[in-house]
Amino acid sequence: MTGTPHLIDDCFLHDKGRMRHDDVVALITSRLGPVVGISSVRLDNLSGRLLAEGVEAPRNVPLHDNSAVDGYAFAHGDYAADNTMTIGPRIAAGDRPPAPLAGGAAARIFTGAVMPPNADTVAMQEDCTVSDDGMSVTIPAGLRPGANRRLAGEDVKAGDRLLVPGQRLRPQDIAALASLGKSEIGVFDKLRVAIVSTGNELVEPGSVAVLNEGQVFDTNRHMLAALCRDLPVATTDLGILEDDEAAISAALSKAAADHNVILTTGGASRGEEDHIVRTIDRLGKRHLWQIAIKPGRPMSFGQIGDCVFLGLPGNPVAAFVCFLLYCCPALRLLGGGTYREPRRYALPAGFAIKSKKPDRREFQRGWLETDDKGNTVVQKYPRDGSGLISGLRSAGGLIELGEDIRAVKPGDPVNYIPFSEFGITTG
Ligand SMILES: Nc1nc2c(c(=O)[nH]1)N[C@H]1C(S)=C(S)[C@@H](COP(=O)(O)OP(=O)(O)OC[C@H]3O[C@@H](n4cnc5c(N)ncnc54)[C@H](O)[C@@H]3O)O[C@H]1N2
Ligand code: MOO
Repeated sequence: MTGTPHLIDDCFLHDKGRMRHDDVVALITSRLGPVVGISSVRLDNLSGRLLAEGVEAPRNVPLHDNSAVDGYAFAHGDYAADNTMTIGPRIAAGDRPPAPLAGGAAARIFTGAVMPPNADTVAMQEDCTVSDDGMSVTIPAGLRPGANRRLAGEDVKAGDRLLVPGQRLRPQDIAALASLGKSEIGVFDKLRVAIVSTGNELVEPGSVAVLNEGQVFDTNRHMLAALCRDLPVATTDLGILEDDEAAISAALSKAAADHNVILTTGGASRGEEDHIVRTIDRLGKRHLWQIAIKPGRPMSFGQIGDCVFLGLPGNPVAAFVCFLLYCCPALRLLGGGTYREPRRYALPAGFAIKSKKPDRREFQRGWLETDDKGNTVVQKYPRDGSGLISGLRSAGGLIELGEDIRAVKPGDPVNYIPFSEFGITTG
């Protein structure tokens, strides 16, 4: 039973009156900073974590000049006319730094072994001929000075600034830390994020064999948890909440007490069954609601005490797109990370849009294709519905159509943002 229908308070609101995408990003990036502590974490648990301290190289890597190949090390100045040299000491990787070579001698050397101080060039063993008595080696002609030698400090010089606070540690950064001899380092603690879906129609996948009419399986909670897995956050699954203001209110205030962030989906717009925004207004503060974008217009931001509230729309595509555009930067900044605007690639459209509403920014689902002339073009998923997970699955990224665009012709440049810009790897 519903009461007399009411006109919503901004039913004539044009997208001009909604906050623009760039302003929302500016607000998030200018206001949010770390809300988590710092702990020292060992190398084997550092992947994907956000660095809390800068790292400078205490010494050169590699520490000494060393050989890049198995072969014979010699001083290029001694390169004999017949290219035959006496075989000197044998130096393997891990051996103590060798003594200088005698004039006209070549050391038998192995990959990674320290070069004798007066040797600067290494001939590969496959190119050399050793005499029958094993006393001398003929080196191929034409080796340039310094061939096959790796210089001390050629990877990293002592004092080089390698890593900066806020940086997300990738496998190659962990390699760099290990190469400096670091076994642990200070990183920001994981942000505690609670995820909840709201809606009477939602059913947990696996809990029933067949859906009743009007029911849908809860997709968003699982999609959001998977999106969070690529971020340095620890998630709590709060399950599905019914459209009941008291239940939503109780669950959100409890979650706010021991989480840094609450992520909800659904109930974000203005139907009388949409309780999320009203609940935030009552429990805390709502800072932003309604953005001039598609999909994702009813995205809301707020806080309950010290807990940040990010309210995503219920339509799965809108929830996914808003997560990338707004939750990713917010979670990263709150967790101690830095923000980088996703890179846009202006490429010709392989599609047409006859008419697009002005004053709002659209984020369509798309992918790159090669046209019959061999040019890379952006293709758009043909249907726009905000419930079509198929569009997200077909896509490799988002097509960004700015507020001023009113139509797109094939060949017009459009901005393409690959999903990898948000940390989602290709399938
Ligand atoms: N009068 C208005 N109606 C709507 C507006 C509006 O501004 N005024 N906005 C529309 C837009 S845009 C969107 S997006 C949706 C978002 O609304 P809600 O956040 O309130 O979402 P719901 O109404 O709860 O659900 C929308 C749609 O998505 C399905 N859904 C919800 N949660 C899940 C989930 N966890 N997994 C899978 N599917 C989910 C739900 O069943 C609905 O079909 O509102 C428009 N309406
Ligand atoms: O955000 Mo809604 O999905 O635009 O329809």
